[in-house]
Amino acid sequence: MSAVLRAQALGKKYKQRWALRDCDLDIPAGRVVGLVGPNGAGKSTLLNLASGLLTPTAGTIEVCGGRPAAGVDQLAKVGFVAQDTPTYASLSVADHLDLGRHLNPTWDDALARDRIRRLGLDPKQRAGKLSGGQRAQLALTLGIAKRPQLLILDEPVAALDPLARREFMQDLMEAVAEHEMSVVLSSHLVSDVERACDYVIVLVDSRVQVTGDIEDLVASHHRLTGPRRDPDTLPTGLHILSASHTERQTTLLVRTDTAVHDPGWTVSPLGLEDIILAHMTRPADAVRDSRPALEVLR
Ligand SMILES: Nc1ncnc2c1ncn2[C@@H]1O[C@H](COP(=O)(O)OP(=O)(O)OP(=O)(O)O)[C@@H](O)[C@H]1O
Repeated sequence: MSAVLRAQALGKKYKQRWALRDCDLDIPAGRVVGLVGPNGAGKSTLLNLASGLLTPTAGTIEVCGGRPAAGVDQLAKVGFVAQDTPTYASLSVADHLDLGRHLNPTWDDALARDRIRRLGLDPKQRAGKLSGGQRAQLALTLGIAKRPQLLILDEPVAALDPLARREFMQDLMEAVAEHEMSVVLSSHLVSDVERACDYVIVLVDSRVQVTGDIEDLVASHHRLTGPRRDPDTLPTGLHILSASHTERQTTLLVRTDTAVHDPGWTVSPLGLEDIILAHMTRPADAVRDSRPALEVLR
């Protein structure tokens, strides 16, 4: 399947500081991709590069087969909802839909109006008078009704209460299923990523720590516990993300593409949250020295 987002040695520098560097990605179409990482990791920078709001300092990025924002056709392929869910404060909800219809050649007016009705938003209400969560829903409606090939959402649920967050993610998944759309969304909430996404990118300190199919990541990461072993007698062939020891016991979080047969270890599965946290806390040096981007091999 063709890539919906492809980056090669992509980097963005603000003055002397790299916000994103050495970023290689090849994301297949049709995925819902969760982009996670701590504050300041470079998530918005990557999403702004993908939407064409920023231009790279180094490397290249391609979305839906073209350079981001390069012309009308390319703009129509990508929907972008920025972190602060921008809307026009003095325009009404209905004005936003009219604007969407005029600006987007593939606009789905029935979808937009139906969604606004279901959300209970008053079409006459000005966006400036909506709550933060309602504004986020309006912005998502505009993004979905554009019927893009790729919808990019920068922390879309940050302003929503837990129930609205769940509904929002549910709506998003329905839209993906109905309209064959790819989605890249950033979030601090691993539970939302776990529920809605099938692919993940973990960014830490301006670098991609790990990327791949969530199913593959879960299948290839394990917790091993066994009698205490010295660090230099740890098994070879495993990629050790972390090792902790008590007087009697050693616990390893590992990634491996093959089964662990050593009867000295008790092997237990790791959830996505544990995997993400293990990669987030890996020292940056370990990432640079590891094999390419730790991409999960299929
Ligand atoms: N316009 C800018 N000028 C200078 N530095 C910037 C600018 N935008 C971002 N940065 C810096 O680039 C780095 C990455 O920022 P970015 O906003 O991409 O992170 P993020 O992962 O989206 O963070 P958060 O989760 O807090 O939204 C940070 O160190 C930030 O201070």
